[in-house]
Amino acid sequence: MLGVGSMGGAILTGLRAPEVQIVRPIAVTTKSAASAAKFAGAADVTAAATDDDAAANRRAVAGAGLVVLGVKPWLIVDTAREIADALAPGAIVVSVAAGVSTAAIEAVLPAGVAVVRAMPNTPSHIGLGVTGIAAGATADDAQLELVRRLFETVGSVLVVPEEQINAVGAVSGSGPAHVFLFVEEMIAAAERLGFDAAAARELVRQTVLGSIELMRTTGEDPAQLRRNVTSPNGTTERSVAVLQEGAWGELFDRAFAANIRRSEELQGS
Ligand SMILES: NC(=O)C1=CN([C@@H]2O[C@H](COP(=O)(O)OP(=O)(O)OC[C@H]3O[C@@H](n4cnc5c(N)ncnc54)[C@H](OP(=O)(O)O)[C@@H]3O)[C@@H](O)[C@H]2O)C=CC1
Ligand SMILES: O=C(O)[C@@H]1CCC=N1
Repeated sequence: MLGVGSMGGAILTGLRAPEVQIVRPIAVTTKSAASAAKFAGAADVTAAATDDDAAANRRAVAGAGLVVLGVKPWLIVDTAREIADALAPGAIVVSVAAGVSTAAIEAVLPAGVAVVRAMPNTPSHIGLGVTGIAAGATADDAQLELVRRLFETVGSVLVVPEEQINAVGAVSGSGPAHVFLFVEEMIAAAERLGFDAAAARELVRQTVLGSIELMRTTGEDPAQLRRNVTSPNGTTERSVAVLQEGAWGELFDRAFAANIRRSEELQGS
């Protein structure tokens, strides 16, 4: 795994779970020695920093069957180019970067290396991620299946055509940020009603956690769960009506469109 920050690190945490059966140790690289030092003494991970060793990425991928590129989008193609001739024949290179096409990565890698694009999210950290994966031109079904199994160790997986991966990024890749923004705004509004910070946080956090757990355990449609709270001519009806005046549908359409546009810009950069 080249780059184990917020996203790569979340996947790595999931992979390090004792019940996950993989060949260990997992070779990881970071830029700084400080980030690599976090793995000092680990039996299941070997870490090296490119600041210390310019060949760290090339060494990490030597002999690897599966290489995950977890660096920022603008570093992906250069990193792929850097490791190109150190990759084992038949290696699978998985990029989790927003916006970077499999074709752009394939263009700098030798023939015989398969490329898969993945769009995970940070709940992978606790095994509750969701990842969209899309095969590049040369990845066959068995290779895509292996990548599916990799991401299934940290959550659920959806195979999509590559044209849809930017949309996966908007919906679920960035999704946790949208959910956390909603929670932040609800806490701030509770504070404006007069609750102190601790009380506002407890009321909102427990409401959000409880609601999500209710959705998970009952398997009910969220619209039905909403109706269960909304007594006819009661209080919820009034607050829901005000929220709906905010045209959330159109707001989400615009937010997702802006997200996808940024993926497209990253593609061009
Ligand atoms: N954050 C998210 O929720 C999601 C992110 N992504 C994608 O994941 C990728 C990484 O994003 P994110 O994790 O947020 O970024 P971070 O900045 O948190 O992590 C980047 C990682 O890359 C390392 N790094 C930087 N340069 C190199 C290099 N040349 N060789 C090896 N490692 C290097 C950094 O090391 P150091 O710590 O030393 O700087 C760090 O470990 C992006 O492409 C993004 O589009 C996809 C889905 C969701
Ligand atoms: O914000 C970003 O660009 C990355 C991709 C999806 C989530 N985080």
